[in-house]
Amino acid sequence: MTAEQRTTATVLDGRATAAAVKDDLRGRVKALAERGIVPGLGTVLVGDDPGSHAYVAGKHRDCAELGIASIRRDLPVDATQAQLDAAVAELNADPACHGYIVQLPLPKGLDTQRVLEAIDPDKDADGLHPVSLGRLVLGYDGPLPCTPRGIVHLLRAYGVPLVGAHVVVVGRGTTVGRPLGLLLTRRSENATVTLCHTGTRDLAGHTRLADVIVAAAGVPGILTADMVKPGAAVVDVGITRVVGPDGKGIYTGDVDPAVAGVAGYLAPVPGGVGPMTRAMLLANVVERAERL
Ligand SMILES: Nc1nc2c(c(=O)[nH]1)N[C@@H](CN(C=O)c1ccc(C(=O)N[C@@H](CCC(=O)O)C(=O)O)cc1)CN2
Repeated sequence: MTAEQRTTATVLDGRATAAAVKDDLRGRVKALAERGIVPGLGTVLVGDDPGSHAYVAGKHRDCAELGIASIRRDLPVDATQAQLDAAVAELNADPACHGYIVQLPLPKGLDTQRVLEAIDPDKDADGLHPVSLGRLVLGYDGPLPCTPRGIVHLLRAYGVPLVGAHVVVVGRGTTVGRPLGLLLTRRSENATVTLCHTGTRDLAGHTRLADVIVAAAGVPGILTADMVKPGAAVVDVGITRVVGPDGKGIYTGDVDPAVAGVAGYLAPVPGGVGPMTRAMLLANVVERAERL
């Protein structure tokens, strides 16, 4: 491609799209309040990781903005498994809590699988409980993992075709890559998915064939411009915290900035998938309150 043919990708604006989702939810929260129901979102946060603290604070700000009740359980970095189990049991029993999340990753020494399994599947706001993921595999209704749900919503909001499209997902993690593959191959989305990872042989050979690429490997810059078919839609899900030139922490994505010159659409970091993840968490909680 010559320099003249280069375009700048249309930005898939996660902030604007999340704001529209939140506007819709605000009305639904109001309708619930008229029936005497206040949806409640709980968070369990262990330790002092600055990123996790910022994400949890953002979730509680969102709740305040929409009229959702916030229930917050913060535990110290040296919390024991028994203390964490107790916080989870407490939220399972709390009728004011319609759904909650345990912020990941947990500090070393705590058992993530055990904690996720201890969450009442009916209160699984993250859609990461084995029962929720099993429902996704089987195509049953249930809470969907927030980031994959947000990605599909964002692509749809911009009219990016998914039916019959070839989507290459780079990253097989349980929060994003693996469930996204399941979501995109449901009959309603009907995409064809190739699930790659950092060990994939000839990764570029796969990505160059894709109509849509989702980069969720957690490796800054893993997707470069030469790996993208001109006009393809690219979704950056990487959130690696690095130290910026001014010594402050900044987030960097998996997509090299030069990709914007080749792709047709680009969901950037920040401002793409992150705000959608937050909005979908609120949607999962409001939907549970509505079902009740
Ligand atoms: N229990 C969970 N833990 C984690 C999840 C999750 O979905 N459930 N995902 C991530 C963290 N996360 C939500 O918890 C999250 C990450 C990033 C953002 C976000 O909005 N990012 C911004 C950039 C950061 C900023 O400017 O503040 C963006 O991309 O625009 C939201 C949520 C891991 N843990």
